Amino acid sequence: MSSQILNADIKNTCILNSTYLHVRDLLTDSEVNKIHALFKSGTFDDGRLTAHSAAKAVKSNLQLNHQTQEHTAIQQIILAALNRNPVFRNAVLPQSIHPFIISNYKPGMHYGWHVDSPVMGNMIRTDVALTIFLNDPEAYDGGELELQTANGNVLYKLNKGDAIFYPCTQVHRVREVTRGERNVAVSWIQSLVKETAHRKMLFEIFQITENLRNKAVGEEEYLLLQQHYSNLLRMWAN
Ligand SMILES: O=C(O)CCC(=O)C(=O)O
Ligand SMILES: [Fe+2]
Repeated sequence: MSSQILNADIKNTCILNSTYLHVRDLLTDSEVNKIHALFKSGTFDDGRLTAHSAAKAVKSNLQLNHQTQEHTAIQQIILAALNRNPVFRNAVLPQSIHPFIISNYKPGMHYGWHVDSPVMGNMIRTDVALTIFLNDPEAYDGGELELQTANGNVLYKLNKGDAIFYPCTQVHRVREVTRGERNVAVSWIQSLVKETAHRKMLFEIFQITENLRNKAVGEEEYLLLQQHYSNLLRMWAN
Protein backbone atom coordinates (compact mmCIF):
# COMPACT_ATOMS: atom_id res chain seq x y z
CA MET A 1 0.00 0.00 0.00
CA SER A 2 1.30 3.45 -0.75
CA SER A 3 1.91 5.60 2.27
CA GLN A 4 2.21 9.20 1.46
CA ILE A 5 1.25 12.52 2.81
CA LEU A 6 -1.43 13.85 0.50
CA ASN A 7 -2.28 17.13 2.16
CA ALA A 8 -0.06 20.19 1.73
CA ASP A 9 -0.65 21.47 5.27
CA ILE A 10 0.17 18.11 6.78
CA LYS A 11 3.25 17.66 4.55
CA ASN A 12 5.11 20.41 6.37
CA THR A 13 4.52 18.86 9.74
CA CYS A 14 5.31 15.17 9.34
CA ILE A 15 6.93 12.37 7.35
CA LEU A 16 5.18 9.05 6.83
CA ASN A 17 7.61 6.28 5.97
CA SER A 18 5.73 3.01 5.58
CA THR A 19 4.00 2.75 8.97
CA TYR A 20 6.39 5.07 10.84
CA LEU A 21 5.00 8.51 11.44
CA HIS A 22 7.52 11.22 12.28
CA VAL A 23 5.78 14.34 13.61
CA ARG A 24 7.97 17.42 13.55
CA ASP A 25 7.80 19.98 16.37
CA LEU A 26 5.16 18.14 18.35
CA LEU A 27 6.48 20.22 21.26
CA THR A 28 7.40 23.88 20.89
CA ASP A 29 10.83 25.11 22.03
CA SER A 30 9.22 26.73 25.04
CA GLU A 31 7.56 23.43 26.03
CA VAL A 32 10.86 21.56 25.60
CA ASN A 33 12.56 24.16 27.82
CA LYS A 34 9.88 23.85 30.50
CA ILE A 35 10.22 20.07 30.41
CA HIS A 36 14.01 20.38 30.67
CA ALA A 37 13.70 22.51 33.85
CA LEU A 38 11.27 20.01 35.42
CA PHE A 39 13.51 17.14 34.35
CA LYS A 40 16.49 18.67 36.18
CA SER A 41 14.65 18.94 39.50
CA GLY A 42 13.08 15.44 39.26
CA THR A 43 13.81 12.20 41.10
CA PHE A 44 14.82 9.26 38.91
CA ASP A 45 14.39 5.49 39.47
CA ASP A 46 15.95 2.45 37.85
CA GLY A 47 14.04 1.82 34.58
CA ARG A 48 13.85 -1.92 35.27
CA LEU A 49 11.01 -1.20 37.72
CA THR A 50 8.54 -0.77 34.86
CA ALA A 51 9.82 -3.50 32.51
CA HIS A 52 8.19 -6.92 32.17
CA SER A 53 10.43 -9.88 33.05
CA ALA A 54 12.12 -10.53 29.69
CA ALA A 55 12.63 -6.82 29.02
CA LYS A 56 14.11 -6.28 32.53
CA ALA A 57 17.14 -8.32 31.55
CA VAL A 58 18.02 -6.00 28.66
CA LYS A 59 16.96 -2.63 30.06
CA SER A 60 19.35 -0.09 31.52
CA ASN A 61 18.13 3.48 31.95
CA LEU A 62 16.72 5.93 34.47
CA GLN A 63 13.10 7.08 34.67
CA LEU A 64 11.47 10.06 36.32
CA ASN A 65 9.49 8.85 39.34
CA HIS A 66 5.89 8.93 38.18
CA GLN A 67 4.51 9.95 41.57
CA THR A 68 6.25 13.32 41.52
CA GLN A 69 4.81 16.71 40.61
CA GLU A 70 7.48 17.04 37.92
CA HIS A 71 6.12 13.94 36.22
CA THR A 72 2.55 15.24 36.40
CA ALA A 73 3.59 18.62 34.99
CA ILE A 74 5.59 17.10 32.09
CA GLN A 75 2.75 14.73 31.26
CA GLN A 76 0.27 17.63 31.15
CA ILE A 77 2.47 19.54 28.69
CA ILE A 78 2.81 16.50 26.44
CA LEU A 79 -0.89 15.57 26.52
CA ALA A 80 -1.86 19.14 25.61
CA ALA A 81 0.58 19.04 22.68
CA LEU A 82 -0.83 15.72 21.46
CA ASN A 83 -4.43 16.91 21.79
CA ARG A 84 -3.88 19.99 19.65
CA ASN A 85 -2.04 18.07 16.90
CA PRO A 86 -4.31 17.18 13.94
CA VAL A 87 -1.86 14.67 12.47
CA PHE A 88 -1.74 12.74 15.73
CA ARG A 89 -5.53 12.81 16.13
CA ASN A 90 -6.26 11.64 12.60
CA ALA A 91 -3.37 9.25 11.96
CA VAL A 92 -3.32 7.53 15.37
CA LEU A 93 -7.02 7.84 16.31
CA PRO A 94 -6.17 7.59 20.02
CA GLN A 95 -8.55 5.95 22.44
CA SER A 96 -6.36 5.59 25.57
CA ILE A 97 -2.84 6.79 26.29
CA HIS A 98 -0.65 5.00 28.82
CA PRO A 99 1.03 7.31 31.38
CA PHE A 100 4.30 8.59 29.97
CA ILE A 101 7.69 7.20 30.92
CA ILE A 102 10.18 10.05 31.02
CA SER A 103 13.60 8.50 30.64
CA ASN A 104 17.25 9.38 30.76
CA TYR A 105 20.10 7.35 29.29
CA LYS A 106 23.65 8.11 30.42
CA PRO A 107 26.80 6.74 28.75
CA GLY A 108 26.75 2.94 28.83
CA MET A 109 22.94 2.78 29.11
CA HIS A 110 20.74 1.15 26.48
CA TYR A 111 17.56 -0.88 26.08
CA GLY A 112 18.28 -4.16 24.25
CA TRP A 113 16.08 -5.92 21.68
CA HIS A 114 12.60 -6.49 23.10
CA VAL A 115 8.89 -6.54 22.36
CA ASP A 116 6.50 -4.33 24.28
CA SER A 117 3.77 -5.99 26.35
CA PRO A 118 0.53 -6.32 24.34
CA VAL A 119 -1.55 -4.99 27.23
CA MET A 120 -0.27 -2.45 29.74
CA GLY A 121 -1.37 -0.45 32.75
CA ASN A 122 -5.10 -0.01 33.00
CA MET A 123 -5.79 -2.70 30.33
CA ILE A 124 -4.57 -0.57 27.45
CA ARG A 125 -3.97 -2.61 24.31
CA THR A 126 -0.70 -1.31 22.92
CA ASP A 127 -1.33 -0.56 19.24
CA VAL A 128 1.00 2.39 18.66
CA ALA A 129 4.21 3.23 20.54
CA LEU A 130 5.72 6.68 20.59
CA THR A 131 9.00 8.29 21.53
CA ILE A 132 9.26 12.05 21.92
CA PHE A 133 12.83 13.32 21.79
CA LEU A 134 13.51 15.86 24.52
CA ASN A 135 17.08 16.94 23.84
CA ASP A 136 19.29 17.74 20.85
CA PRO A 137 20.61 14.76 18.86
CA GLU A 138 24.03 16.47 18.86
CA ALA A 139 24.08 16.27 22.67
CA TYR A 140 24.77 12.52 22.61
CA ASP A 141 26.29 9.71 20.54
CA GLY A 142 24.39 6.44 20.07
CA GLY A 143 20.93 6.24 21.60
CA GLU A 144 19.12 5.60 18.32
CA LEU A 145 15.73 3.90 18.48
CA GLU A 146 16.18 0.93 16.12
CA LEU A 147 13.22 -1.01 14.72
CA GLN A 148 13.33 -4.34 12.91
CA THR A 149 11.23 -4.37 9.76
CA ALA A 150 10.73 -6.79 6.88
CA ASN A 151 12.89 -4.49 4.73
CA GLY A 152 15.76 -4.12 7.17
CA ASN A 153 16.23 -2.04 10.28
CA VAL A 154 15.29 1.61 10.60
CA LEU A 155 16.89 4.05 13.02
CA TYR A 156 15.40 7.16 14.59
CA LYS A 157 17.26 9.89 16.42
CA LEU A 158 15.14 12.99 15.98
CA ASN A 159 15.38 16.68 16.77
CA LYS A 160 14.20 17.79 20.18
CA GLY A 161 10.43 18.26 20.21
CA ASP A 162 9.91 15.70 17.39
CA ALA A 163 8.07 12.41 17.87
CA ILE A 164 8.07 9.03 16.19
CA PHE A 165 4.96 6.83 16.24
CA TYR A 166 5.40 3.15 15.33
CA PRO A 167 3.30 -0.02 15.48
CA CYS A 168 3.87 -1.98 18.68
CA THR A 169 4.17 -5.17 16.66
CA GLN A 170 7.84 -4.48 15.89
CA VAL A 171 10.94 -5.81 17.72
CA HIS A 172 13.03 -2.78 18.68
CA ARG A 173 15.83 -1.49 20.88
CA VAL A 174 17.57 1.67 22.02
CA ARG A 175 21.25 1.57 21.08
CA GLU A 176 23.80 2.25 23.76
CA VAL A 177 24.55 5.90 24.51
CA THR A 178 28.31 6.39 24.27
CA ARG A 179 28.55 10.13 24.98
CA GLY A 180 26.24 12.70 26.57
CA GLU A 181 22.68 11.97 27.66
CA ARG A 182 19.51 10.94 25.87
CA ASN A 183 16.21 12.26 27.26
CA VAL A 184 12.91 11.01 25.88
CA ALA A 185 9.25 10.58 26.75
CA VAL A 186 7.75 7.24 25.81
CA SER A 187 4.19 5.95 25.78
CA TRP A 188 1.78 3.48 24.21
CA ILE A 189 -1.60 4.12 22.74
CA GLN A 190 -4.69 2.04 22.24
CA SER A 191 -6.14 3.23 18.98
CA LEU A 192 -9.81 3.33 18.14
CA VAL A 193 -8.75 1.32 15.07
CA LYS A 194 -6.59 -1.68 15.91
CA GLU A 195 -5.18 -2.54 12.47
CA THR A 196 -2.29 -0.43 11.21
CA ALA A 197 -3.41 -0.88 7.58
CA HIS A 198 -6.91 0.36 8.41
CA ARG A 199 -5.55 3.44 10.18
CA LYS A 200 -3.40 4.23 7.16
CA MET A 201 -6.35 3.99 4.79
CA LEU A 202 -8.46 6.21 7.02
CA PHE A 203 -5.67 8.78 7.32
CA GLU A 204 -5.32 8.91 3.53
CA ILE A 205 -9.06 9.27 2.97
CA PHE A 206 -9.13 11.97 5.67
CA GLN A 207 -6.42 13.90 3.80
CA ILE A 208 -8.21 13.56 0.45
CA THR A 209 -11.36 14.91 2.09
CA GLU A 210 -9.38 17.85 3.48
CA ASN A 211 -7.82 18.51 0.04
CA LEU A 212 -11.23 18.59 -1.63
CA ARG A 213 -12.99 20.60 1.04
CA ASN A 214 -12.68 24.04 -0.54
CA LYS A 215 -13.47 23.05 -4.09
CA ALA A 216 -16.00 20.27 -3.55
CA VAL A 217 -17.94 20.97 -0.40
CA GLY A 218 -21.62 20.71 -1.25
CA GLU A 219 -20.93 18.33 -4.18
CA GLU A 220 -22.51 14.91 -4.10
CA GLU A 221 -19.15 13.11 -4.48
CA TYR A 222 -17.71 14.99 -1.54
CA LEU A 223 -20.62 13.96 0.64
CA LEU A 224 -20.24 10.36 -0.51
CA LEU A 225 -16.53 10.42 0.37
CA GLN A 226 -17.33 11.77 3.83
CA GLN A 227 -19.99 9.13 4.24
CA HIS A 228 -17.54 6.34 3.37
CA TYR A 229 -14.91 7.76 5.71
CA SER A 230 -17.44 7.87 8.55
CA ASN A 231 -18.79 4.43 7.85
CA LEU A 232 -15.35 2.82 7.57
CA LEU A 233 -14.29 4.43 10.84
CA ARG A 234 -17.47 3.20 12.48
CA MET A 235 -16.96 -0.28 11.02
CA TRP A 236 -13.35 -0.54 12.26
CA ALA A 237 -13.66 1.28 15.57
CA ASN A 238 -13.63 -0.90 18.64
O1 LIG B 1 13.32 5.10 24.45
C1 LIG B 1 12.77 4.74 23.43
O2 LIG B 1 12.86 5.36 22.35
C2 LIG B 1 11.93 3.48 23.42
C3 LIG B 1 11.91 2.77 24.74
C4 LIG B 1 11.21 1.45 24.66
O3 LIG B 1 11.33 0.74 23.69
C5 LIG B 1 10.34 1.02 25.76
O4 LIG B 1 10.25 1.71 26.79
O5 LIG B 1 9.68 -0.02 25.61
FE1 LIG C 1 9.86 -0.81 23.76
